[in-house]
Amino acid sequence: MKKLIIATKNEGKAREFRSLFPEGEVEVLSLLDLEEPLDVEETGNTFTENAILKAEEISRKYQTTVIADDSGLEIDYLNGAPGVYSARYAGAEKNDQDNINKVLKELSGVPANKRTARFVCALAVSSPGKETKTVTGTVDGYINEQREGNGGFGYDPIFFVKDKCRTMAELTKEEKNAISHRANALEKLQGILPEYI
Ligand SMILES: O=c1[nH]c(=O)c2ncn([C@@H]3O[C@H](COP(=O)(O)OP(=O)(O)OP(=O)(O)O)[C@@H](O)[C@H]3O)c2[nH]1
Ligand SMILES: [Mg+2]
Repeated sequence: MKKLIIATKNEGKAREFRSLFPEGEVEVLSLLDLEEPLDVEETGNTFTENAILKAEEISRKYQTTVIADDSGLEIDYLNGAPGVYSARYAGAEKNDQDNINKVLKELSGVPANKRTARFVCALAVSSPGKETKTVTGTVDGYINEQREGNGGFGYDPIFFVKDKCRTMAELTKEEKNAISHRANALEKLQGILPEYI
């Protein structure tokens, strides 16, 4: 079976990637399945730059095809923050609940029509001896006034999906996979992936 490493230590992302690939066709591993994986510093200014950094460094180390995902939440009222700092918005320990609390506090009292936001996912695919390629996917929504739902990960409980009239955390796994920024980006990558695996 073909093997693919997803260059992530985020369990939520790893779970979603496993469910986005048809079972039995590609073996999907994440850095959580490997011993002592590299910690790649995210020094880029954009999701795409960070995805390239992670994909190329991990691909070089394991000499195999790697997809990296750099993603996050852009809130218009906060001029695009937390953006590339989404995972570490409330501190280096990357706590989802602290991140949500920080966003809710910053948007406290802000009316519904000014709470527009989007999730962005940049994917980079890298393979030894091949040129790295990137794609981006997005999904539009609003920042909810409070948490709703238990699904997904990260900011999902406060991300109200415009087209579904529910938060991302209230959607089933299948519903999220049909509309998410990650699924949208992966769909764009499907056309070029066979050149890499
Ligand atoms: O509610 C959410 N639903 C999503 O579908 C989603 N996708 C990304 N995010 C947020 O953006 C950060 C990415 O930062 P990030 O790309 O640097 O990943 P990370 O540091 O968690 O892991 P790694 O892949 O770098 O190892 C994550 O931690 C989350 O806070 C999401 N939140
Ligand atoms: Mg990260």
